Amino acid sequence: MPVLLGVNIDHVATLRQARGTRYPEPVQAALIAEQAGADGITVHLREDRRHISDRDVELLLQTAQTRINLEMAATDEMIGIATRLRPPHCCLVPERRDELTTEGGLDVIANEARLKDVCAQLSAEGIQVSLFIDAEPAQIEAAVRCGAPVIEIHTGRYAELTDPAQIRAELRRIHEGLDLALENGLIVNAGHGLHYHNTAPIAGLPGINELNIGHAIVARAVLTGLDEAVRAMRTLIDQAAWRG
Ligand SMILES: CC(=O)[C@@H](O)[C@H](O)COP(=O)(O)O
Ligand SMILES: NCC(=O)COP(=O)(O)O
Repeated sequence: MPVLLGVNIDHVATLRQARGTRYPEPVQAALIAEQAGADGITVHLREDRRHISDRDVELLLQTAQTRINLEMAATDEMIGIATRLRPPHCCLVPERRDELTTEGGLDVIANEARLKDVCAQLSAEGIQVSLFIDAEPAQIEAAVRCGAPVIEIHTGRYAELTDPAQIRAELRRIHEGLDLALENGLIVNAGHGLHYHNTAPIAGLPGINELNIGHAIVARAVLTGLDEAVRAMRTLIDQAAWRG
């Protein structure tokens, strides 16, 4: 089975928000990603709206050719937005306002009653719910009890490690978590911090359904697109320049 690729376009919006411009447009980025082979588009609507906005989510839902995976905290505000917009997929993630990026998986055990309720509410709207969790057996078992059909295994710790033995150990832990989740009938995605040098071992784990990757793809696009972007500006200036 091919592993699906969800392209996270948060950081296209980060670039836009850095200047308050109308570009780059996440909708355009989504269409390019889809044409290049993305199976889905992932966006994280953060409570502080630091990158993706409500307007982006609405437009993406109207324009995406594939499917939108909305990442969000399990807050009343976000649940209101999700039940109104009804994205096909919704991934519940932990969120701290002052974090640079997501720092770990949800503590499903500590928030089981609430998450069970949220899973039921979103599922009733026809949304496929996923819980973003670490590859911890107890968290996986709690996710099963919550009734979420999907989990996304947090690969952030794996991505941060530099020692080969520790990387192998973390990969083993993710593999064991994946197996446990599959035995329990879950669909298993993975993501966070994956890039061009660390994705292959995760993509090679048998049974992984989808990888969600964003920062590394957008970062690479900035560099691979730079040559064309400079040439276009060079041409524009040369054509406009006054020749006395
Ligand atoms: C939940 C997760 O792993 C990330 O996709 C998350 O969306 C990262 O948030 P930022 O894009 O704001 O770094
Ligand atoms: N859920 C992970 C995701 O969407 C992308 O994370 P990253 O590649 O931007 O770290």
